[in-house]
Amino acid sequence: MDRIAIEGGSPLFGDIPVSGAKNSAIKLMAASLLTSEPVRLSNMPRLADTRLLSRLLVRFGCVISESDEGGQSMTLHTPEITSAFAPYDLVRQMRASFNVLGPLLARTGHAKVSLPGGCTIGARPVDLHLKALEALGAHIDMHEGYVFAQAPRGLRGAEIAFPFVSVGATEHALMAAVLAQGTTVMTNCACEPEIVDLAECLNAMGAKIGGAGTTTIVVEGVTSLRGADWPVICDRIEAGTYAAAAAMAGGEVRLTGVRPELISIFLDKLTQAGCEIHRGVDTVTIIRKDGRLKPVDLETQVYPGFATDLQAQFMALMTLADGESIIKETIFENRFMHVPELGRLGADISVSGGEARVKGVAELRGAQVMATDLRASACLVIAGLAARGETIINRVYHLDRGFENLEGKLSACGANIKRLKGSEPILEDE
Ligand SMILES: CC(=O)N[C@H]1[C@@H](OP(=O)(O)OP(=O)(O)OC[C@H]2O[C@@H](n3ccc(=O)[nH]c3=O)[C@H](O)[C@@H]2O)O[C@H](CO)[C@@H](O)[C@@H]1O
Ligand SMILES: C=C(OP(=O)(O)O)C(=O)O
Repeated sequence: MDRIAIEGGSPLFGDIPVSGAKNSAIKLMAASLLTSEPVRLSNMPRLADTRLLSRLLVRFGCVISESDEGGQSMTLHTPEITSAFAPYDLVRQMRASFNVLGPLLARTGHAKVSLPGGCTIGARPVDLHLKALEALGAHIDMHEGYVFAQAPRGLRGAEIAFPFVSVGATEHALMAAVLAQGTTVMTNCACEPEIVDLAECLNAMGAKIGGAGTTTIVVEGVTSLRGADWPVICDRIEAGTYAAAAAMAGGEVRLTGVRPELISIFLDKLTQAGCEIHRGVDTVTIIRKDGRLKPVDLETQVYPGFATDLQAQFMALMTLADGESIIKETIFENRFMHVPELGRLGADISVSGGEARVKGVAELRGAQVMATDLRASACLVIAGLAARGETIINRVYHLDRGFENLEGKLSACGANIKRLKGSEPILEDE
């Protein structure tokens, strides 16, 4: 299994290009099932998650081709759905694979999709997804870990009032509603930029969606969708992660291909922590000069609040702040697994329920740590950049799910980071 080795202490100077968003790309790939025409996605990130979803979509009859001409792109073409079965082996590895259920059902009137199973950051049930599909007229049964969904006469528009905000359920209902007969009104929707990206792509395919990006989305069903050419929105989580890396290591880093307004709250927190931030049209520059960071409290919230997917990265930063910060996680019940790993590097953090108290220390020391989930892995990379000596991060397959060429992007800015392939010997701690 690959590991990442980081020799901490080098400041970062240079440009980091931000890739297309994983959390949009995988939903857009699923949405391509809704049409028999080709959908071309440009600004596609190359990730383990997009590769895995490709394997699943191919099973349904989707033909996929990739190209590097004029940037990375993927064309997905499903003239006919040849199978509407999503097996456990493929769905269990990536939760968002479950979102193929709605498009398969909308296009063919039936689907059998494995439940995605538990995940390390929380229980993550799919009850809201299933209730939304039922409201649209689907008949849902569950046996032996599989969802069997049927709508032989098609889905029909409905009122869907989400009891609480869910990104995945909002996207899932949206994808199912576009081909339903009549109008669907969804309230208490998530407003994440990736949902706007999905809705705009679907509109480019001929859907009639209004209100995406607000809490009420209205969908007028259409009988069919056409193909489209769509650029994947920039990855605001990747952008925030590199901004945090620059703040942690010090130096001056310019993020390119980014929409600064999508990480506004995160950048405000970096400013409070003592960084200098310059927002351009599609760039953000982070400058961190000498001196300790200041402690900053935060609470994760749905968009436009502080993203839960950036909580671990900001916590890494606060481990070196000059004082104590309180970090509250409100979206997932088990998203502090990076805490014991940061402890191995010398951080002083105590957790009580959904609240972590981070007492800044004067320095972190390199050690062996274990990546436990995608964003927790990024937090350990950030901590390793500032730790004295060598940090070895095990289980980096988590990182590969969502960060394209992370070592390359950081080492181009001067970080001393490398991937240890498979069986290279593990270096001893100091
Ligand atoms: C692939 C993708 O886009 N993943 C993102 C998506 O995950 P995901 O779509 O899974 O996140 P949700 O917004 O659905 O989850 C929010 C909360 O609702 C709960 N819940 C959700 C659905 C449901 O049917 N029942 C239920 O109880 C979840 O367990 C969680 O506690 O949004 C999260 C919140 O911004 C991000 O951290 C993830 O990176
Ligand atoms: C939690 C994440 O992804 P997923 O929902 O696919 O597990 C994430 O992107 O941080």
